[in-house]
Amino acid sequence: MTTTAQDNSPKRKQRIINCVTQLPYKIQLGESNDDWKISATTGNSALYSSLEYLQFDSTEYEQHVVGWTGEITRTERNLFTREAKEKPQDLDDDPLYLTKEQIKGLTTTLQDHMKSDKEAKTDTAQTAFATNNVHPVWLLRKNQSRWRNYAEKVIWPTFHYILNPSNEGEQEKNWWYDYVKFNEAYAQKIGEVYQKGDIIWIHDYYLLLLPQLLRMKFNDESIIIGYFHHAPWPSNEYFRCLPRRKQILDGLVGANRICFQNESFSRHFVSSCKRLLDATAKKSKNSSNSDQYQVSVYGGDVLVDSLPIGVNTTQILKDAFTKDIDSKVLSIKQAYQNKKIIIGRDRLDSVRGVVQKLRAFETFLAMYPEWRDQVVLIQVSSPTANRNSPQTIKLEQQVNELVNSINSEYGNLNFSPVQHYYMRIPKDVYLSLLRVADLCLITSVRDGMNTTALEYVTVKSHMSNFLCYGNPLILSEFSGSSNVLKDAIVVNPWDSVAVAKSINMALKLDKEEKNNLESKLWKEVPTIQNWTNKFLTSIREQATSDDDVERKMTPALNRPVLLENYKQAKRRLFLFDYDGTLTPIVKDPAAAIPSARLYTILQKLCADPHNQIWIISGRDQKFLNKWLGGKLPQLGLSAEHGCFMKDVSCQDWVNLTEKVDMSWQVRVNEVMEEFTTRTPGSFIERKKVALTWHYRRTVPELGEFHAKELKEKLLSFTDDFDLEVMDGKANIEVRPRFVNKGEIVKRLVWHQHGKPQDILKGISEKLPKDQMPDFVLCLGDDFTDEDMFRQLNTIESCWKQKYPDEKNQWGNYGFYPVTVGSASKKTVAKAHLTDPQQVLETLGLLVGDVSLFQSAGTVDLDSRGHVKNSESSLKSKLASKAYVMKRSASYTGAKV
Ligand SMILES: O=P(O)(O)OC[C@H]1O[C@H](O[C@H]2O[C@H](CO)[C@@H](O)[C@H](O)[C@H]2O)[C@H](O)[C@@H](O)[C@@H]1O
Ligand SMILES: [Mg+2]
Repeated sequence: MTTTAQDNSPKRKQRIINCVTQLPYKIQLGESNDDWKISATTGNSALYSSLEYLQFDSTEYEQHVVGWTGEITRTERNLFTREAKEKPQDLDDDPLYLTKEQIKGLTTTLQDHMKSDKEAKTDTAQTAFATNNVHPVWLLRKNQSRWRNYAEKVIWPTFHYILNPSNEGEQEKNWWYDYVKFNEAYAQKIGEVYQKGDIIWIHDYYLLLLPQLLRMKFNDESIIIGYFHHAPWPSNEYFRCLPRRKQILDGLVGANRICFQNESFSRHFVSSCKRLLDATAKKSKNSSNSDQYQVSVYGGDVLVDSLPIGVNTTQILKDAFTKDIDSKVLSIKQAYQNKKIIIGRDRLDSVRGVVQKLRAFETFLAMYPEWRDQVVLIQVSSPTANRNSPQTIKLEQQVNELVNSINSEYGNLNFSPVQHYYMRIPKDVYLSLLRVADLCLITSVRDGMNTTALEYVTVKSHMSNFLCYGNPLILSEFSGSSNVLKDAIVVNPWDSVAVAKSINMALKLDKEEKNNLESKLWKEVPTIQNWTNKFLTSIREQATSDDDVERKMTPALNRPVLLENYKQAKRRLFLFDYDGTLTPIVKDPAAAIPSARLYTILQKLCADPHNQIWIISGRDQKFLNKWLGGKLPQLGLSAEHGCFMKDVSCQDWVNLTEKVDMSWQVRVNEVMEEFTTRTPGSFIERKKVALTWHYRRTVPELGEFHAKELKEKLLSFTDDFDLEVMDGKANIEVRPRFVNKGEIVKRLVWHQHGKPQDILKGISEKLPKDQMPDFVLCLGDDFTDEDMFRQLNTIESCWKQKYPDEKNQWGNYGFYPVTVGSASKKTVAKAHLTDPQQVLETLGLLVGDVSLFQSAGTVDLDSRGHVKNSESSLKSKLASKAYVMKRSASYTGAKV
C-alpha cells in the first residue's frame, strides 16, 4: 500500500509589491532628531483602503508597500499653546537632510505604525503578518515638492483635458528630469525588495515610466507587472500634445497588464499606442464582459482593459452609523429644519465642476421660485496641493463671487441658500453630511472615479438612516463613476438648465421611486475587496497562461552602465545596422535617408580617435556611399549583408563574393518577377549580388500570403546554389550563404583596433586582448542582425576561456549586442532598445548630447535623488554634514 505524504507546511502567500505615489502617511519631524509624528493622509481613500485590505484582511497575499514619504516637514512648538505646529516655509527652504540613523529610525517608526494599525484593526493576532513591509522611497532634496511638478503640472492637466501652453523650456525640462528620477528611485527601491515570483502592482500617473524601468532592471523574464491608472486617460488628440508622449507610452508598455477605470479610457489609451507607437490591437471581451485589447507593440504583447475601483462599503457603513454620527446628523437637521439639504464635496480644482454646480444651483433657484428658502446647498471644497497657483486663486475668486451673488439674490438675513466651506473636513463630519443629504450633487467636468458618489450610495443603502434611505444622486456624465452608477440621475454639468431641472425632479421623487433607484444603484457599487481581488486574480491568471508559452524577455539596455563603460573604454567598436536601427522603417526604401540628428551623432562619434564606427547593412554600396560614406568617410561600411566591405577612412570597396557563381540571379529574378506580377504594389530591388522582393506597399494579407509562397518556391532550388533566403521586414531577400553580417563582425573584432583592414587576409585569433576592442556596441533590428549578435556571443565565450581574468569591472568584456524592438522579440541579443528614436537617444547620451534623465534608464540614486557617487551627490553629502552640524549647534546654542 502506498501513502502519499501530506504537505502540512503553511501555504506560502503570493507576495505583492504595491507601488503608490506616496505612503498613506503624513510625516513630520518634531524638535529632536528622532521625534517622528506619523498621521494618516487625506485623499486617495479608495486606493488606501485597498492597501489596508491587503494588509489586514487578505489571507492570500503578502503585501509590500513601496512609496515616497511625501514632503517631510518639521514642527516647532507654539509658545502660546504648547502645541507642535508645522513650519510653513519648510518645503522650500529647509533641506531635509536626514542622517543614516534618522532614515533607519523613521523606517522603523513607519513599520511599527503599520503594525499598531493592524492590532487596532484586527480582532486576532493570528494572521501571519509580514514585518518590514513598508519600504519608503527617499527623495530628500531641498524643495521636496519638486517631485510633483511634472506629474501635477504637465501630466495631470493633459489627462483632464486642460492644455497649458508647453514650450519644453528649461523649467519643464527640469520637471521632466525630476519625474524620471522619481521613477528611477522607485525602481531602485523595488530592486531591494523584489523576489522572484512577486507581482508588482503600480498605481497611477506619477509612475508611468516604472514598468519599463523594471524590465530594464531585472533580467527576469517571469517578472509580472500590473499597472492601474486611477485618473482619466484622454483622447489621443489631447494625449499626443504632450511633448514626452512617446517616452510615457514606452514606459507604460513595459507592463504585462494596463488597466483603466472604464472602457473609454482604455480605448483612448489603445488609440494612443496605435497612433504613436505604431501598435496593433485585437479587441475581445474579458470575463466581466468588458472590452479588452491585446496590444502588440514593438513585437510584444500587453493586455489592456478596465476595472472600475470600488470602496470599502463594510467599513463605511460601520463608520457612518455610530451614536456620535447620529447626533451630528440630528444637529445638521435641526440647523436646516424643514429644508431640503443638497450636499457636495469636491476638491477645489477646475475639473471638479464647483463653478458649474453653483451656476446650476443659481439657475434652479431662478427657474423654480417655489424652492427658494426651502433648499440649502452645503458645499465643502477642499483645498488642493496647488492652493497658491494663479489658476486656483482665480477659481477661488470665481467661486466666492458666485456664492455671494446667489446668497444676496436668493437669501435673506436669516438664511443663505449656499453654505460654502473651503476646508478639509474630518471624516465624521463628511459621513454626517452623506447621511443627512436629501440629494448629492456631483458635477465634475472630468474625473477618473468619483468615490464620493460611491460612498454616498453606500451610506444611503442603510435603512435606519433617519428617513434618508435611498435619497438620490445627480452625477455628471463626465465623471468616471457615471459608467458604474448607471442608475444615477446623469447630467451634463455644462447645461445649467438641464441640471436645474434634474435637481427639481430629484427633490420631488416619492419614497417608492427613491427606493427603486437606490436598490439598483446599491448593486452597482464595486467593493474595494472585489476590485483588489479581481485585479490580482486576473494578473495571476495571465502570468500562468503566459507560463505555458515559451516566453523569454530581453531586458532593456542598461544605459547608465553603457555610458560608464563607454567612458572608461579606450578601444571602442560600433557595429550598426542601418534600416530600422538608425532610421525608422518607411514605405519607400529610397525615402529612408539619415536624419540631421543622426549625422550629428555619427560625426561626434567619428571625431573621437578611440572610436571605430561601422555600418553593416543589407543596402547596396551605391546607397551607403551616397548617404553615409560620401558624407562621413571615417565610417567603415559593409553592403548587401556582408558581400562588400569598405574600410574606415578609405574609398575602395572589396567584393567578398568575387569568386562566387552568380548564375542563380537569373533564376531568382524570374521567380520574383512572377510574384511581382501577381502581387500589385510589390517590386524587386536589384543590388549587385542580393535580390530583394518588397511587399510593404501591397494589400497586407495578399503580400504576406505571396511572400510565404515565394519563400517556399525559392527554397526548393536555392540549396543547389548554396543561397540563403531571408525573411526581412516586409521583404524576401536572397544572397550567397557563406557571407553574412556575422562574418564581418568576426573580422572586425578579431582585429588590431585602429589599424587598416587587410580584408582579403584571414582572421587571426591569436591577437593579444589589449589590441582588440574593449567596448563593442552592436545594434540591429532584423533577422539578419542576429548573425552579428551570435558572433559576438561566440567571441565572448571564447574570451571567457582564453582571458578569464581580463574582464572589466562589470564582469564582462564590454560587448553589448542590442536588438531594436520589443522585450519579447525572439533574439540572441543581450538587451533591447525599442526603436530608432531610442537608439539615437542612447548614442546621443554617449556623445554628450542627451542627459541621462532625458529618458528613464535605471540609475542608482542616493537618498536625495542624485546619481550615486556623482559630483552633485558628493556636494550634497557635504552640504548635509554642514547642515546637521548647524542644526545641532542651534539646539545647543553653540556657534559654528
Ligand atoms: O540591413 P539593413 O540596413 O537593415 O537593411 C535591410 C533592408 O532594408 C531596406 O528595406 C527595409 O527598409 C525599407 C525602408 O524603411 C522598407 O521600405 C522595407 O520594407 C524594408 O524591408 C532595403 O530596401 C533593403 O535593401 C535592405 O536589405
Ligand atoms: Mg535593419
